[in-house]
Parts: sequence; structure tokens; C-alpha cells
Amino acid sequence: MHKTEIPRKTVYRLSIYQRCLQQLKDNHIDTVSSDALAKAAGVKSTQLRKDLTYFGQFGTRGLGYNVAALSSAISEVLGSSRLQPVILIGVGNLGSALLRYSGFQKEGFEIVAAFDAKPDPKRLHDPKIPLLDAHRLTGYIRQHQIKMAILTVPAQHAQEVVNGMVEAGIQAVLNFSPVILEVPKSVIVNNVDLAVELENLSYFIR
Ligand SMILES: NC(=O)c1ccc[n+]([C@@H]2O[C@H](COP(=O)([O-])OP(=O)(O)OC[C@H]3O[C@@H](n4cnc5c(N)ncnc54)[C@H](O)[C@@H]3O)[C@@H](O)[C@H]2O)c1
Repeated sequence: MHKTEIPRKTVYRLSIYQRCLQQLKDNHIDTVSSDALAKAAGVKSTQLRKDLTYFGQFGTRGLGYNVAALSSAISEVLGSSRLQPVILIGVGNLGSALLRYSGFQKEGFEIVAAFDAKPDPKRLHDPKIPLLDAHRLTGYIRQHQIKMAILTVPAQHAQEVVNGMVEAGIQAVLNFSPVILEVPKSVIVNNVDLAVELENLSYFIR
């Protein structure tokens, strides 16, 4: 099945299912019922079953899903069976915190390089991740055919950085800068805004 046929929200939930399946694998659990998997993922089991129809038939009635088989099918669809290279731009407070997080690999992503307008080696602790001057950003994207980027630069620089990256071939941006980025239709931007998330939570405690 071609990726674009799967709705974006489903693709997002597939990543969540994948994370749950990985935990089951870590705990040596071979099969899981759709109810249990749905509960772990925080969705209704009808939603889970609907999402998995994009793969054809999965699971045996009464027995549940084979964890390894379902996980590798989802990997194939998400394109995460091999590590997806990602770059990070803006190694300040937030960027360096993200670089210190070691959990991305487990989810199938590898931060292969970090860029900053004023690279400060003190900010980067992982010797495996090169910290490069922002001048080298577009050349690096082209040379290594990087498709995904995490953006943690100040708001006023975000658009210009994205323009260069898109020109060089970036197709997906995880944007932490508080600006609405303008990109061509072929490029996807996911915005992360902790303030919005907090506002959402505060609605429920009123
Ligand atoms: N989404 C959220 O929930 C959330 C939370 C915290 C911060 N932020 C945003 O993340 C961004 C970074 O915040 P911070 O506290 O780490 O800021 P910071 O000032 O500590 O770091 C920004 C870094 O970007 C670098 N930079 C500036 N222009 C650049 C360019 N053109 N190319 C490459 N690097 C460049 C700077 O040298 C600096 O190292 C800000 O836009 C901030 O508003 C978002």
C-alpha cells in the first residue's frame, strides 16, 4: 500500500501502536488482543481495528495480533525498518536538550548532525553527532539526502532556515519555533507547542 493513501491521523496513531508493540516485544509478549493494544495506545478498539484494515487482514479471531508480525508490517508502512536520518537546527537550550535524549533510535530515528549559527561545542555532549556551522546546512542536506529536520531556532530565523532546507530537499519538519511556517504543499510541518498542550490540559481541570 502506498503511504499517501493512509490518512495522516492514522499514520500518527500507527507510530503510537508501534511504540506499544515495541514495549510488548521488550517484555517478551508474543500476542496481544486488540482491546489490550487499543487501551495501551489510548484509542478505542474500533479505531485500532479500523486503522489496521489499511494493512489487510491481521490477527486471528480470539487469539489477537502477533506482536512481531504487526510491528514489522507497521514499520514497513512507516518506513522505519531502518533508521531514518534526522538533522537538528538550533543547538540552544531546547535543541541541546533534545540532542541529549537517547530514545529516538529506539523509535527508528537517528539525529545524524546538528547545526547552529554559532556552534558551541559545550552544548553538545554526544561525540557521535557532529555540530556544524549553519552555513553547511543546505550542502549537508543535499549530500546526505536528508528528508527530515527538527527546528529549534529563535522564531525570527525559522522561516529563512526552512526556506533553505526546503530548497535543498527537506520534506518534513518538526517545528518547535512559535511561527507558522510557509512551505510548499509537498513539505509537511508538524508544530510542537507546549503552551497549547498546557492550555488544552487546563481546560479539563476547570
Ligand atoms: N514548542 C515549544 O513548546 C517550545 C518550548 C521551548 C522553546 N521553544 C522555541 O524553541 C526555539 C529555541 O528555544 P531555546 O530556548 O532553545 O533558544 P536558544 O536561544 O537557547 O537557542 C536557539 C539557538 O538557535 C541558534 N540559531 C539562531 N539562528 C540560527 C540560524 N539561522 N541557523 C541555525 N541556528 C541558529 C542560536 O545560535 C541558538 O544556539 C525558540 O523558537 C523557542 O521559542 C518552543
